[in-house]
Amino acid sequence: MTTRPPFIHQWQEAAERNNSALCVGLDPEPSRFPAPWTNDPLRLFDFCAAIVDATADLVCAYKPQIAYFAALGAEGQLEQLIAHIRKVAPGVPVILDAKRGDIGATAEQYAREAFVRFNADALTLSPYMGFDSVEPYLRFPERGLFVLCRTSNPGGADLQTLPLVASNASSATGASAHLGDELLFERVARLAALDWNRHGQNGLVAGATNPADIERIRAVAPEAPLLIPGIGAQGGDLAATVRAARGNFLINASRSVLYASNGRDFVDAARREARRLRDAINQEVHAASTAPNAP
Ligand SMILES: O=C(O)c1cc(=O)[nH]c(=O)n1[C@@H]1O[C@H](COP(=O)(O)O)[C@@H](O)[C@H]1O
Repeated sequence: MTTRPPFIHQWQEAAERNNSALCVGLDPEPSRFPAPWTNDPLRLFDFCAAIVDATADLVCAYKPQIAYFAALGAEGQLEQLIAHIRKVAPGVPVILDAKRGDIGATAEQYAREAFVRFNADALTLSPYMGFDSVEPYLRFPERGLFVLCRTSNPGGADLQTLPLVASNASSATGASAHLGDELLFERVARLAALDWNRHGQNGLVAGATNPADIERIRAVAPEAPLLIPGIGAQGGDLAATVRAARGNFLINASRSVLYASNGRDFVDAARREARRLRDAINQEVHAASTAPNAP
């Protein structure tokens, strides 16, 4: 493992240098590659490297999704890609999207995979198994951790928006009591960003498809870094998201940038879309900060 500067510093410096809150997600899907690479699993690296080369001055982070590589037995190409990012965009941090979550002993291995094997600067994690499943990652205090809080997918509401209820054992009726209307994702926000955040390295994942819930997260965790997917292919509302998030966020876009064109011009099209989105985010940040009721 080579020593890396703290994720938070790298992210903030890249954001400032490139005037960007945009994170490009690297989710390579060979069936969507342009000819002659279409359906060729040996081209994951070439495709993603071309995207990185075209966007390195427009982003504050890259987020490779491990499943796209592992499903094809192509973790070697992921290692190659991270090495390439280090070379052509040395100040841009890599967030490995793996959404890990398991008992402590297994989590230790996942932490080694992310931070030693792949030498990622940050990782996405599931909070579902509780503190001891997150603790092994805290042993890498300079790396960032983004804990799933309110996810962007439709099924995110199946569990995450449930109100927490305490069973009141002392009650003669055995009735349950609501815990002040706290929702499950708000408890996750509080635990991950405050109670579990021993070294100040924890952030939260909050989807742009639910800006009202981002506002609720901010009420609990006003300072936490937010990784926000859901803009672009998933149809999230950029203006409402930026207003709700109130700074200290990265907005991820994967498919809308990677596959802006499926022709020979895919590199130019990806660059155009990344620049358009970076500028649109900046415009919304400006509009939010100059709105009459801005904080
Ligand atoms: O953790 C994530 O990155 C993530 C969380 C979430 O709630 N929703 C979500 O879409 N993601 C990831 O963000 C990316 C979104 O991709 P696009 O919809 O193509 O921009 C994918 O890699 C997802 O796995």
